[in-house]
Formats: sequence, structure tokens, C-alpha cells
Amino acid sequence: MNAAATPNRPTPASGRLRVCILGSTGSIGTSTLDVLARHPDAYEVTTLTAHSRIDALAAQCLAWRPRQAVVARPEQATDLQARLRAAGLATEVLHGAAALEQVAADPGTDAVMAAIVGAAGLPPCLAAARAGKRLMLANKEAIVLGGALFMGAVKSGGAMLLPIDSEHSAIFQCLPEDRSAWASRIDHIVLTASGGPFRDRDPATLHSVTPDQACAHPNWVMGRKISVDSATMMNKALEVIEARWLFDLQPEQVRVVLHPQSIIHSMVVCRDNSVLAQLGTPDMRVPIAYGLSWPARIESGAARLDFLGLKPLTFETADAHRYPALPLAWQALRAREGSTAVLNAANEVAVEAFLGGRLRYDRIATLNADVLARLAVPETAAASVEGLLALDQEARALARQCLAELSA
Ligand SMILES: NC(=O)C1=CN([C@@H]2O[C@H](COP(=O)(O)OP(=O)(O)OC[C@H]3O[C@@H](n4cnc5c(N)ncnc54)[C@H](OP(=O)(O)O)[C@@H]3O)[C@@H](O)[C@H]2O)C=CC1
Ligand SMILES: CC(=O)[C@@H](O)[C@H](O)COP(=O)(O)O
Ligand SMILES: [Mn+2]
Repeated sequence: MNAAATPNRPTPASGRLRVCILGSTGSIGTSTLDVLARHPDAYEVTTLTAHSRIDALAAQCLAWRPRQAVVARPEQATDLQARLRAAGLATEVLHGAAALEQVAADPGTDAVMAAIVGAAGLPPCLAAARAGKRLMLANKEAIVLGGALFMGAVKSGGAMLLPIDSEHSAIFQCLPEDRSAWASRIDHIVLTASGGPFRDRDPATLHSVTPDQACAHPNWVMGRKISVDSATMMNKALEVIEARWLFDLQPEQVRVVLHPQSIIHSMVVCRDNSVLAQLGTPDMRVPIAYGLSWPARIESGAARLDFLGLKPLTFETADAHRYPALPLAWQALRAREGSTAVLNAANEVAVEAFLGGRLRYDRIATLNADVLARLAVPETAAASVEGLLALDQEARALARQCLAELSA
């Protein structure tokens, strides 16, 4: 196949890949800009988006001079537009959820970095997929919510879906470029999990954990929501579901092992029991650089592994007693389609409540399990975006009800 002729490996007149970053003010967004800054001749930033950090977005716009910027609300847009005009920038400032979809599908953009946190990222991801973009997916909640519908949009839109989540990038890096060869090669995959900040803590004491303690990840610096997910291992549960869809696997073909050093980012166990692993220092700029440059490789800024200076690489069982959220992934995958959307929605409500001081840490998994068990997913819910978004809302309402019951 002529790579240059495919829509996701475009050759714009400038010769530079035109990149939209959804969620540019976050951890993945800023790491993406860090990688892009190393390659000014290869990439151009067309679009930056933010939700609450408008000052940070303004600074990014001044540095990158994008064609478009998106914020959440009209008054933020008016304010930012005035600031950028005063600085002599022609950037058009848009606002709202529809604007995110618009910029994700913009014909003047070749590649979309999906770095919004949470279910809010699904509609713009779908828009990018339908428009045939190179879609670099960090926003795991979007694929957990979207499931088969998300993958269908990627296929029918002719998009190139590139995993950014470190584990899924690792698996992707271990697999051949020809996707039709994947099924015959893979026996199963092993996602590595750090175990988070409470790997050695007595589970009976987890009720008193504070948000700052939960966000103190041992190996990665990330946004607060994913940091809490890593502590509870809901992050790994979401990643199991994400892997099921990205690599078209059965639930039992996705396994998890604790690897506290986060040096092996995940592994493919092949049919012949050969194991392929991807290793590196824990730095998201590696998967981001690979998403931007695939199938080539570019400098990322990450430190190289020093094998002689490494601590021993160790492995442990991911214990369901310590991490009760983890088994919910397989439970949801085996239940009616749409159940993973329910689990994700419940978790978003639970984590927000925990970060806001309204839910005990050790009740996040309880709330998620309760919502998953109590909500009867309608048969056709997963057949349309509207059905999935309605299900997401229903699960959030039930989660808020469970929250009130747990706090009573
Ligand atoms: N951080 C990491 O290392 C990794 C992250 N991921 C995944 O990548 C995604 C982003 O994570 P991370 O960068 O850590 O998160 P952050 O919280 O650091 O950043 C989130 C970004 O999304 C924006 N945002 C938040 N809510 C909304 C909304 N409702 N609508 C539109 N934009 C919104 C934020 O804007 P603002 O800042 O202006 O409020 C910010 O730009 C998550 O899905 C996470 O699971 C996956 C692997 C690793
Ligand atoms: C960097 C990344 O991809 C995160 O999802 C990371 O995996 C979190 O680490 P654990 O969930 O393994 O603690
Ligand atoms: Mn990950």
C-alpha cells in the first residue's frame, strides 16, 4: 500500500503533520507539546483545547500560535479571544462540546491527540475517527465507553488508531504493522501494573487515605483522576477493557501482573510461548513520540534505560482483596455490552467525590461494584452513541444515589 496516499499518513503542502491536541493543558497535553517542540520541521500545531486552565491555554497559544483554540464556556472564549487579539494572534477561539467535535474533524488537521480526561472525550474522538484522522488515543475512558461503536467508527472512517496509554503502546510496539496478523500471533497479553502508592499498605487502613496521598504515584506524574485510578487499580481495569477493544481480544486473553518498577510496560505472550516486551524509563514522551511518528521513530526527550543501574525487575500477583476494583473489568466485559460504560461512569462519579472529600477512598470500588450490579443495561444501549451517552448519564445518576446511601 502507498503509505503517503492514506488519509492518516498525509503529506500536507507544508510537509509538516498538522496536529490538534484535545486537552493540551493536561499532563499528556503538555508532554505532547514537549515532544513537538523537539521537531519543529516535522509538526505544526493547529489546535489547542482546555477546560478550566485558561491562563495555561493562553500561554500555549502565545508559544504555538494555533489556528484554533477551544474552551468550555462562552465567557472564557470572549476573554481568551481578547487576550490573543491584543497579542497580535489570529487564533480563532471557539467554545463548547460541539466545537471540540468540529476541530477534531477539521480538514486542516491531520492528527488528533485525544488527551481529554473522562467520557467528555468520546464525541470528539468519534468525530476524529469518522474524519479518518491519525487518532492518538490517551483518553482511555472514551474507548471504554464507546467499545464496539468506537472501533466501528475508526474502521468506517479509515482512521489510524494509535495507542498512547503506555501499556497499550507497549503491546502495539510488540506487534507487526499488519493488523491482520495479530490474532494468529497472540495467545494473550500481560498488562503490567505498578500497584500504586498503597501496594504495601495494610488494606484495613485505606479508609483514611487522602486525595494527595492517593495522587502520589510511585513512578509517574499524571493528572489527578488517573492517579487515583492507579491507586485503586481502576486504571488497570479500564486498561483491560481498552486492550480488549484495541487488540480485538477475548476478556480472558488480557491478564495483569504487578511490576512495581514500571520498566516493562507490558508484554505479548505469543502462540509459541515466546514473550515480547517493551521496556523503557517511565516517561509518557516515548508513547507520545511513537504515536506522532509511527511507523518511524523520533527523539522523545526521555532518558535511556541504564541496565546496569536498574533495580531488580520484580513481579507479583495483583491481589483482588487489596484491589477489589480490578476484577470489575472482566465482570463488565462478560456482562451485556454497555456494562463497561456503566463501570466507567460510576468510577468518574466516585473519583470526583473522593477528590472532593465526599467519599472515602476504600468506598470507590464499593460504589463502582454496586452501580455495575444494580443497573440493568437496556439491550440496545450500546448500538448508538445516543444510547451509550444516555446509559452514561443513567449510571452517573445511580452512582450519585449510591454515593448518598454510602455517605448516609
Ligand atoms: N497522564 C498520563 O501520564 C496518562 C494519561 N492517560 C489518559 O490520558 C487522559 C488525560 O490524562 P491527564 O493528561 O493525566 O489528565 P489531566 O487532568 O492532566 O488533563 C486533562 C485535560 O482534559 C481537559 N478536560 C478536563 N475535563 C474536560 C472536559 N469535560 N471537556 C473538555 N476538556 C476537559 C483539561 O483541561 P483543563 O486543564 O483546562 O481543565 C486538560 O487539558 C486520561 O484519559 C488518562 O487516563 C493515559 C496514560 C497516561
Ligand atoms: C503511564 C500510564 O500509562 C498510566 O496508565 C500508568 O500505567 C499508571 O500506572 P499503574 O496504573 O500501573 O499504576
Ligand atoms: Mn497506562
